[in-house]
Amino acid sequence: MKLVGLVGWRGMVGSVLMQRMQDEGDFNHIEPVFFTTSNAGGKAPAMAKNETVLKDAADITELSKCEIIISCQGGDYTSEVFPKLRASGWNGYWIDAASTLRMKDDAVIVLDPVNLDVIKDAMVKGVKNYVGGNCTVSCMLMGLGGLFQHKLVDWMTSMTYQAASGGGAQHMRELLTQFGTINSAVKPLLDNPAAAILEIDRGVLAVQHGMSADETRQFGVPLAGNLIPWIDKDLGNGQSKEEWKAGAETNKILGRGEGFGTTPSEARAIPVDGLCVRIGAMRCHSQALTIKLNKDVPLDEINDIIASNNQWVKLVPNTREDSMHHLTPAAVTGTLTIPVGRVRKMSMGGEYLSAFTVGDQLLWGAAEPLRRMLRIILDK
Ligand SMILES: NC(=O)C1=CN([C@@H]2O[C@H](COP(=O)(O)OP(=O)(O)OC[C@H]3O[C@@H](n4cnc5c(N)ncnc54)[C@H](OP(=O)(O)O)[C@@H]3O)[C@@H](O)[C@H]2O)C=CC1
Ligand SMILES: N[C@@H](CC(=O)OP(=O)(O)O)C(=O)O
Repeated sequence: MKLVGLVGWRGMVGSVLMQRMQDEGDFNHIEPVFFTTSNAGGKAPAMAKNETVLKDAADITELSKCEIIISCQGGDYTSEVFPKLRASGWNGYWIDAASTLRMKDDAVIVLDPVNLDVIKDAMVKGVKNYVGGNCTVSCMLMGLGGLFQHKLVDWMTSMTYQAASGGGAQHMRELLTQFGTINSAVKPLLDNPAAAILEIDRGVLAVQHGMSADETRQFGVPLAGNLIPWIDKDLGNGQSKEEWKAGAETNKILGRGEGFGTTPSEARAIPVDGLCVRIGAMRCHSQALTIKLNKDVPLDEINDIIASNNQWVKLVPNTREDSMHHLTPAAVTGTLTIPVGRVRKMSMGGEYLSAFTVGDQLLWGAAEPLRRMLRIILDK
């Protein structure tokens, strides 16, 4: 059995990955070696077989013994350790959740239900670096992959509603703490049916405006009862880095654009751009999409193309009831289902399509493509 090094296994993304690997029996096919940045010599988790002691995640010699390494430890760890590991002559497979290597020429962004051909082609060419995509991009492509596969997309805009988990575990805790603080401040008024709603509203606003630096340490401003229309770095051109990733990563995943496409039509990158917004959901990213089709395809055909693309996408009928019950973060959290709904032609014309999709950003958005890549390597 192949020695597989696991780094970052106890973090939020890593824990979801460990759970999925257990659910799918992945540990039956590997000899796992657990690494740590904080507790070398400690006890490895229950899935360990022969290597029951945690190894130092900075130890290049120990890492080099693994044929495959999966890291969910984060970008700083990748930047620090990966170059040293490669410089040492290690030629194993590196599978990573962090964005650090995504756009490198010698790395493939993995989302095999959408780009198995790109992955297989890279493996034949000897590529050894496989990186999970940005959560919003991966969830969007799992839902709308059919339209891209049928080469129907001229351009797309994506307006996102991204959950707190995208920032990490501390961000989720901060959101819930803020909700609690706001609730306790106005609870006496809420409990009094005669209290005026505008007085309650004023109370909420006073709490939001009065939140200390400690209470907003992660997000910088209150997220509870609010939203933040900016995610990730400021690129200095009016675009956030999260918005830039939509176009850059979508095209790389699809094997399109300059440097990727092998035919003239594939060499053209499909413009994908939009506006990324943080909202007070826990771990599902949602997005409203406007898709410019390159021809006027009947809606029933479009619905079939979307629904039949993979086993996880679920077309939600464009009704109020279905949308309220099946097209929400609360309905999707903890599942691999990617619902796509609100699909309709827009008033601009038959080539303009509207859609809404939701995905668990810790599953398809982070952990799932990594464990599936591991299985692809093991099965080769
Ligand atoms: N959050 C997200 O939505 C996404 C994240 N990613 C990538 O994955 C990386 C990891 O993200 P995420 O899982 O959120 O990071 P976490 O902060 O949850 O975990 C990262 C590491 O922190 C250490 N750690 C310190 N204290 C604790 C604690 N109390 N509980 C658990 N771990 C702790 C662990 O390392 P050790 O055991 O060595 O001490 C752990 O592996 C990100 O940096 C990003 O690159 C990718 C896609 C989505
Ligand atoms: N940026 C995403 C989470 C994330 O980790 O993205 P990336 O893997 O592209 O850095 C969010 O905040 O919702």
